[in-house]
Amino acid sequence: MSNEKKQWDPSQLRKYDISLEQIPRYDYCDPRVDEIMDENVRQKPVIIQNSNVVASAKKWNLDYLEKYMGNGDYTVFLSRNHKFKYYDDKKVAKINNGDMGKNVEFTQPTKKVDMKLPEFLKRLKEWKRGDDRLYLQQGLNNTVGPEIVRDFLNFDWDFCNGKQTKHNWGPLTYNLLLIAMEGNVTPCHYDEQQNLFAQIYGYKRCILFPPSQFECLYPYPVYHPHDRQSMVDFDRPDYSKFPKFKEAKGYEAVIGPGDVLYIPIYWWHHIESLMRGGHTITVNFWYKDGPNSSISYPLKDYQKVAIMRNIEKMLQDVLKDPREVGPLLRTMVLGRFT
Ligand SMILES: CC1(C)c2ccccc2-c2ccc(C[C@@H](CC(=O)O)C(=O)C(=O)O)cc21
Ligand SMILES: [Zn+2]
Repeated sequence: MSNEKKQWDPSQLRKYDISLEQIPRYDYCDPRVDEIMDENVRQKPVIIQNSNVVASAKKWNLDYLEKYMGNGDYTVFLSRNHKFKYYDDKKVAKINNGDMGKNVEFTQPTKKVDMKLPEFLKRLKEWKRGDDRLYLQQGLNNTVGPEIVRDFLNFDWDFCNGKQTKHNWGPLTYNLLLIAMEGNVTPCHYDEQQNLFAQIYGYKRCILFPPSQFECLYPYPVYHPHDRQSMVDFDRPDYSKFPKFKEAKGYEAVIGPGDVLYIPIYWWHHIESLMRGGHTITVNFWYKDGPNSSISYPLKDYQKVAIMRNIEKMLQDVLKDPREVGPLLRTMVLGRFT
């Protein structure tokens, strides 16, 4: 182990009652990276070290970003606590205009505001306990200044395109620039995209679970604005409502500048910016999944999650009232499919 100063301390990690195994780390040119990422064999998370994927963004500190990000409006989420729970605006709208019947209401856990970068940075610097926490999440698009565009174009696209081709991913859909306050948490959820998660500044602790642990993580119903999020509060798990959460077995890594974490499609991930670690800067690369060359049996766990999602959507469409979906599924299964 190199004797360089340890960049973080275990006391900066939040404490959870979850059994965790370390995610392997390899150099970008190590063949084991592609073996682990191989969709036909394992498709497991791996940390890719010393790649130059976002080397051109090494100089992205807050002063540089303030100087060159331009004066566009950026999407900032505000939260009363350390959790920033994803929610789907379109599903909130459907609930608010009564599509789900009148007995379903939803209170948004975070507020989404547009903010100029200087104001975001000012609030970050002046933040004190009791204030709303902030999380800037902005697609890297043409609203940013020419220097940032140049840095973006200088990402190591050969590396990313190489992974996209080798692992039969679909098109790149998004690059999100993420600037989080120390201690911010993105609670456990999965995305339907392959993700190269490139850490630029500061340290993030990532806890991942495979799609096979669907039963232990209790996702919200698909119609719910928190679709794809786990209902389990990791800070205070309710084991009476979510007994199988005790059996969850996760993978963990703390990533820092220059690390790229591969988050495979449908893999659950909980991401936190280390406490007392200052702000963090990340750029993620989301890719759609590739065309299934040919369906092979047995089906993969993530394909079964996709099937369950489709069944829920279909039942929701025909039953309308979400309260009828559970009873119908219970009637169909209990006592019949032992
Ligand atoms: C929490 C937040 C700001 C948010 C609020 C409302 C709607 C969407 C999102 C959203 C989407 C992605 C991330 C980045 C990352 C988690 C992380 O790095 O914190 C992650 O999950 C991924 O790269 O897949 C973070 C967010
Ligand atoms: Zn995610």
